[in-house]
Amino acid sequence: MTASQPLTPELRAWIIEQASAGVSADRVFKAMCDAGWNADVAESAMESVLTEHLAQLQASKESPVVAASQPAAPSRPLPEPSLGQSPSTIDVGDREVSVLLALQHPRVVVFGNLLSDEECDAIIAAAEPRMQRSLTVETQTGGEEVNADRTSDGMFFQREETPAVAALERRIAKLVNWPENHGEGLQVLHYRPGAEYKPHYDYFDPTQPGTPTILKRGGQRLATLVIYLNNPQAGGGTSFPDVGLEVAPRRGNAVFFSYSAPDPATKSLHGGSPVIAGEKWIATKWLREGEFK
Ligand SMILES: O=C(O)CCC(=O)C(=O)O
Ligand SMILES: [Fe+2]
Repeated sequence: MTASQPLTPELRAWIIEQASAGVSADRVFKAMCDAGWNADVAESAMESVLTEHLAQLQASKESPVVAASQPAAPSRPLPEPSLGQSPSTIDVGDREVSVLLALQHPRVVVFGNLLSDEECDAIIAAAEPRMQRSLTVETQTGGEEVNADRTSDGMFFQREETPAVAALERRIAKLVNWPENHGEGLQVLHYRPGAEYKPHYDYFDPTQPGTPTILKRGGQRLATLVIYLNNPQAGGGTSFPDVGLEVAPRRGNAVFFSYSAPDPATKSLHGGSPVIAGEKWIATKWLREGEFK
C-alpha cells in the first residue's frame, strides 16, 4: 500500500471489516500509516468509507423490504405495553390495568388489577383438579422428568378453555400488543410451603438438541407474563437476580418481562422464590414469535 494507491474495493472492505470487528479507529489508522499511507490521506479515506457505510446501514434498516427479510435481527418486534406517555393505567377493553413499575433492562413491567378476585378464584378452581407435579422435557432423551429445581404442581389450559381464561387472554393481548394466537395455553402453578422455581430463562436454549423441534410450534418465546392468583403469607416473590429485583406476589397483579434474544445478556434470569408461609398460585402466559398451534 502506498499513499498514491487508489481507494480500492478491497481496501474499503478491509476498513469496514476492521471497524465492524471492533478494532479502534486509532489502530486502523496506525495500520494504514504503517503500510505507507500518508496520514492525511489515510484519515480522509477512513472517514469517507465509514460515513458511507453507516449511511448504507441506516438506509437498510429503514427499508421495510430488507427488514422483512431479516427475521432474526435484534430489532424484531416484541410484546410491549404502550407506556410511551407514562400512563398510570391501561384500558384493556373490560378493565383498567394499573402500571406499578417499569424497568428497561431487563424489560420488566409490573401491573395491578389485571384480574378480579373472583376471576382468580375461578381459574384456581378450574385448574385444581388437574394439577400434577411439574414435569420438564428431558432434552437429551426426549422423555419427561420431575425437575428438582421446580417443586410446584402444574397444569396447562387450552387457549380460551374457560370464560375466565378467555377473558384473561383477551386482556393480555391488548395489554402487551401481541396477538392472542401467538400465546401458549395458560399454565397454572401451585407452590406449597418450601416450594420454589430456581432461577432460569424462559426462552429455549438454542444449543440444546431438542430446541429446533420445540421452535417448529410458534418459534421462540419472546416474553412472559406471570399472574398472581392468590396472596402467599410470606415469600414466593418473583426474583430477577441479575438486577436484585423481587416482585411481591399480590392477587390479580402480574409481572411482564421480555427477552429480545435467547441470550443471558437480556438479564431475563428469574425465579420463583421459596414460599415461606401459606401457598402460592400463579398463571403464566408465554408469548411466542409466531402463531402457536
Ligand atoms: O413463580 C414465579 O414467580 C415464576 C414462575 C416462572 O418463572 C415460570 O412460570 O416460568
Ligand atoms: Fe420462568
